[in-house]
Amino acid sequence: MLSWLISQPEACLSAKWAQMDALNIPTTFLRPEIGLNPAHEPVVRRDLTAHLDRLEADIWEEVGMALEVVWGKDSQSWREVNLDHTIRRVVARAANRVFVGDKLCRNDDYIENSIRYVTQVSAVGLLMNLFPSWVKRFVGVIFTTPIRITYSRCSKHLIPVFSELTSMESSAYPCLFSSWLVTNADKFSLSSPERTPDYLSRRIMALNFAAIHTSTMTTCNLLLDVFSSVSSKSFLYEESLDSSSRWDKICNRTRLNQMPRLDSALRESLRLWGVVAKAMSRKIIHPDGAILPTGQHLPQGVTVCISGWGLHHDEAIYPQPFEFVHDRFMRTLIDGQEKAKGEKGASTRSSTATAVEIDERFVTWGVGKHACPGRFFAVDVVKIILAHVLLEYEVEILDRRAENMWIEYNVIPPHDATLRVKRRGVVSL
Ligand code: HEM
Repeated sequence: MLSWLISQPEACLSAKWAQMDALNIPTTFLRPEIGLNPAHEPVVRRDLTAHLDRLEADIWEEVGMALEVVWGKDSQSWREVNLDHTIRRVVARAANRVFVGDKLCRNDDYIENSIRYVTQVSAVGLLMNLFPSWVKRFVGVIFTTPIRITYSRCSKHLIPVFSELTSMESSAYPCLFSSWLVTNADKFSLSSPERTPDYLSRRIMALNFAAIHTSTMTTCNLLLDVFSSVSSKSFLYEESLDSSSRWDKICNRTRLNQMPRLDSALRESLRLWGVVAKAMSRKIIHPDGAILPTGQHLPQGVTVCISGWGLHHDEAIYPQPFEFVHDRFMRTLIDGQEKAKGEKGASTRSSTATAVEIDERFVTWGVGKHACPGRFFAVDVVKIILAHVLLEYEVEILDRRAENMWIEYNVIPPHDATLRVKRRGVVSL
């Protein structure tokens, strides 16, 4: 079924329309063009990924500063921190350091409203699905009022950034997402309104939407998994200490690539929880409908998907499928280089794929041409957060891992999950 889904052209089975429908994006993003003409996507796919090596140091710095704010600097006493609330702010700051720069990503009003915007778009998008199509048009106007208010609070900060960037002859910021959006405007044949600071600001909000929820949930899941087990915590702490003694305060691609334990733990947490239990949603848009590999005919308008949850918990593929096996995907490094793949390790070792790698047995990022283009960035942000936490904070081991919640087809870490943390007396970065 998965191979068949991947092979279908967009004109028959549309990923875009499945995404648009799931959260009523043409309405909730306030301007349909942002979803219909997603000019920010090639910028993620090409510019963001190509510049990651240079951005790693900025993300490292921002995560360190943001954690100090939300988890504190007190090395004398323990404090209980709400995971979702605090990590969401760290993720939002790290992502916006790359999207809009160091000044705005540290502006509390902008960050709080960006987080609010993302929450409102998801909530309103899901709520609207309770209504038939013809009613949606009317309720949409009412339900999107809070989103409009929140967007205007964000745009108050974003529009001046784009006004400055669009007035420049050439970019003074070669390593900033908002600057790439402006310089790429010609390539994507954007209409005049779409080149205005207002529309460009809306694209940043679309990126916040793609990045904040997903990366927050992924980090919370990983932290809950790691700090529910003494052996997982020591396994990763050893590697982080070793890495920091070799790299000191420098963070780049090579440093992150040389942390196979961290990479394996992240892939394992993504396998175990993912973010959505149904994967590869595609809407049948061809007027003749589609014929499934089973021979069944489905009409136009139906959305098909596969069960990511079922695949990731199939014992034949992943032994002990409901366990967090931190080294399940471990690669072996010799002198910092990856050893040839194919080497068999423990019986639970299913493959040596890295956290960003896509294959037909691991669908967290989707598979095929619509696979998440932001995954390279997302994986680095999550890894950098865990590395900072391990090196800078003592974290009390949890008695048991908090249960995730099912909301529709999403399986998410509980909003009230907490950790008890204390800043390390001597911080080794
Ligand atoms: C852990 C974090 C993330 C997860 C789990 C995730 C997951 C996904 C999934 C499952 C898809 C749909 C793939 C498909 O239908 O085949 C997707 C699409 C997408 N993601 Fe992510 N994502 C994450 C972070 C990000 C970030 C940080 C960005 C941007 C910087 C981003 C940008 C996008 C875009 C633009 C698409 C649409 C691609 C297309 O339709 O061609 N994502 N993501």
